[in-house]
Amino acid sequence: MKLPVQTWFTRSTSRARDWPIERLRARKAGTRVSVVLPALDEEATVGRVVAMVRRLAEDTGLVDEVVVMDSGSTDGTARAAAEAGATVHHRDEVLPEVGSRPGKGEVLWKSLAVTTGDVVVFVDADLTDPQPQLVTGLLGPLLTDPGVELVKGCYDRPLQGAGATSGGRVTELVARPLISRFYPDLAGVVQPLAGEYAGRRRLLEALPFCGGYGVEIAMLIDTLELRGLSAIAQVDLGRRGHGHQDTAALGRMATQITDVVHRRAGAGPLDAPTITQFARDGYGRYAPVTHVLDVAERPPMITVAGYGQRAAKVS
Ligand SMILES: O=c1ccn([C@@H]2O[C@H](COP(=O)(O)OP(=O)(O)O)[C@@H](O)[C@H]2O)c(=O)[nH]1
Ligand SMILES: O=C(O)[C@@H](COP(=O)(O)O)O[C@H]1O[C@H](CO)[C@@H](O)[C@H](O)[C@H]1O
Repeated sequence: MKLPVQTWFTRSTSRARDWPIERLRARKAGTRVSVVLPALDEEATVGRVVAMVRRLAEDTGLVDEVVVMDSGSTDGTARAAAEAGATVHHRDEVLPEVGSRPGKGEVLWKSLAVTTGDVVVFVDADLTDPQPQLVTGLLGPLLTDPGVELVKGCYDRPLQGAGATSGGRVTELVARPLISRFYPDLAGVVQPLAGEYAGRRRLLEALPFCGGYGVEIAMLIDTLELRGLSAIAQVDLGRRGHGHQDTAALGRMATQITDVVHRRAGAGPLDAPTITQFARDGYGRYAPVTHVLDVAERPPMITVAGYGQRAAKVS
């Protein structure tokens, strides 16, 4: 790492245990906190994640609302989330005038239109061992340092069911090499793709949101460009278990990440990225399948008419 990045790393990396609840309560004052879970067919896990956040809210008052953004689930995700105490919004019901697109980035973007927090904490809905320090750790830098606008979680990544091999495969094989090459100022971010992170609304609403799995890497790069490295912090949250996608699905995720970085760096094409993968057909022969991936961007939420009306209603 370059010296300024090393300096940032030392100054801006903390651990969840550095942010005890009492310290955060003393600093929260009037800051509203929303916790948002994007969810696509996560009925097996979403209830436990919501319940953890609800308990934290009730025990400490550190969280003001828990919202699950349903990304088009066909299973019992919405019911499980509501039963556990979340407010559930289906993507089609939020800003219906702009339509709905598939993918994670879309529901994260739309969550800004239905939440009221000054700080928004994003937590994936497929966590297998959700702990409250996920949320309190991410809140730490935001509640104590007005210069921080985005806090990324970082953690160990066991690849569950695969012995000693580590998870974070797209991170290690794609995102980190691309960051080293194109955005070395971000080389100190331990988990650039982490699905657990928190941001100030004033930052989030000023950023475009990429569709699909490009959303996190784009947010990191755009925050760097808009606010500088000093506006980014990270918190060591210990260890994180989550559901794993298969290698082909991660190949498609990696294609989205690659496309976003190349675009941001001015090196990539502007048409939708594609990837050709291979499966065996019914005769045992390889059959190429070409996927066209949607990384189309949504504009900064602050520029969306319906959002302005909502903001006027909330304030
Ligand atoms: O189109 C999608 C794909 C994913 N997700 C959610 O985004 C989070 C992370 O996605 P996923 O679990 O697919 O990624 P993985 O962790 O398996 O790499 C999970 O809460 C998903 O339910 C979503 O809301 N919409
Ligand atoms: O980091 C990665 O390589 C991918 C896939 O992780 P695994 O190899 O399944 O542990 O996970 C990233 O993307 C997911 C979807 O947005 C997030 O849930 C993870 O937090 C993120 O690290």
